[in-house]
Formats: sequence, structure tokens, C-alpha cells
Amino acid sequence: MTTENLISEIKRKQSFLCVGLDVELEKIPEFLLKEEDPIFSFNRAIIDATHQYAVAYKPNTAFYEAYGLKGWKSLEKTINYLNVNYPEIFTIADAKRGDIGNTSSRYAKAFFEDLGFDSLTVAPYMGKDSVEPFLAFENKHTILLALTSNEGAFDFQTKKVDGEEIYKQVLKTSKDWKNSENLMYVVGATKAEYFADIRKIIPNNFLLVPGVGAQGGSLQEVCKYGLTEDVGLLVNSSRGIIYASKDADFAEAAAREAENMQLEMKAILDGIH
Ligand SMILES: O=C(O)c1cc(=O)[nH]c(=O)n1[C@@H]1O[C@H](COP(=O)(O)O)[C@@H](O)[C@H]1O
Repeated sequence: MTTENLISEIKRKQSFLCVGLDVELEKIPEFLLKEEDPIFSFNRAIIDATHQYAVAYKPNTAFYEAYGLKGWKSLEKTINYLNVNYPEIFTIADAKRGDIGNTSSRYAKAFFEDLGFDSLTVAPYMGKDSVEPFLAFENKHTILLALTSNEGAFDFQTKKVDGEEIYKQVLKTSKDWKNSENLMYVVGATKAEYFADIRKIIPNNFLLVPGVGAQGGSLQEVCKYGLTEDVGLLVNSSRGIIYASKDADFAEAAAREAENMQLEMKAILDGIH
């Protein structure tokens, strides 16, 4: 998907919500366990109920890999379901990959070509030659970890090297990589006070912002400095939406949570235009 398509979908839906599909069998309604593929059945119901409020879905592959071959099948069925039924939706494989060049090329082929995701999360730690193989794919997006939502972000990302924080060096250095127009960045919602500085370095790139909902980040705070003219944000919530209820009404409950977030987003967008 092109960035222009993503932006027009955000404007059409008045939403920059990304729903995280982080599925654990222990957390889904018990009656679904009788289905042939409970994870896919759960995802299909969540997607059907929430798609009008969301512009993106983000399965984190850990939750599928944890169930071996069966889990990978559920992931494949989920991305196919999205691509066939909701081609206007932006899809994110959250797998946090990145390795030496020829290995990164294989990861890129797996997620962009074989599975058909629009984007993939990638760790910047191994540098330019580990990320450029992902950037080589046209109309596919590489979402580089910049400043993550967890406590451990302070172990390395905010440390200064040669007078500048490492996360800022990630933002600045990656701008010079080949096909850097295909870059988006992860910035945690729990780090809202950093958004103003981040926008000084990358005024226009899309940011994937996890950490609202279960991790306690604030949508309002993120938007204060994170929004751009083209919105420029995809705000993710996983557990806060998909586990709103463990009963028969789980999909309706998820839809209510997604709608609440969409309405809050619409109000913010109305306020700035
Ligand atoms: O790359 C991510 O999506 C990510 C980066 C980050 O800094 N923090 C973070 O929580 N995530 C992911 O975003 C999702 C957050 O889920 P909830 O806390 O349940 O909304 C999980 O899939 C995390 O792996």
C-alpha cells in the first residue's frame, strides 16, 4: 500500500487506530476453543466488528509462533482474510526482524511477498546493511524501532553517545539510507514527552505508537506533538481492545472500545483543522 492510500483512508475514517491482534488461547472466549482454528475465528470476528473504526491491524508474530506450525497457519489465514476482504486496511507484521543483509532479504521476502503484509517492524541495531534489504521493496514499509514503550528503552536508546541520544542517532542516520522514504518509526505512547524532539528530526514520517490502553500511555499527549498535517500517526492498542470481554459479546465489546478510540481521534482531528 502507498503512503498516500493510507493517508486517504485515515482521512476517510477519521481514525488513525491500529488494532493489535496479540491472541492468547487462555484469554479468548472458551466457546471458541471448539472451532477448528480458534485464533483465526477470534481474529475474523474482531476484524469484522472493528474494521470501520480502524485503519490498520498489527498481529505480533510472537503470539502465533508460540503455537508452532498451527499458529503460523492462523497468522497466514488472518493476513489473507484482511487482504481479501479489507484491502484498504494497512497491515503490520510486528516481528522486529533485522540481520546481516542476505538474511534480512529473506525476512523481507517472507513478510512482504509470501505473507503479503504492507509493513514490518525492524530493529535498527545492526545498522544500514541490515535494514536496506527491507527498504528495497516498493510500496512496503519498514517500521524501525526508535524509542520503545518499555522501561528497558532507557538502558540504551536514551543513552548519549558523542553527546547525542542513541534514538536520535537512529532517526538521523536512517534518513540517509537508500529508499528511506519507505521508513516509519516506532515511538512508545509512554514516552509522550519525547515527541516534540522527535518531530524536529523527522517532521513527516509516520510513527507507529504502541502503549496506549494496557500500558497506560495517553492519546492526547501523543497527539499534542506527534500529529502532522497528514496525521502521521498510527496509534496501536492490542489488549485494551481485543480482550474487552471474554464472553459471547467479545466482538461487540471490542467494537465499542475501538469506536471510543476512533471518536477520541476524530475529536482531536476536528480540533486541529
Ligand atoms: O513494535 C511494537 O509494536 C511495540 C513496540 C514498543 O515499543 N512497545 C510495544 O508494546 N510494542 C508492541 O505493541 C503491542 C502493545 O500491546 P498492548 O500493550 O496490549 O496494547 C505489543 O504487540 C507489543 O509487542
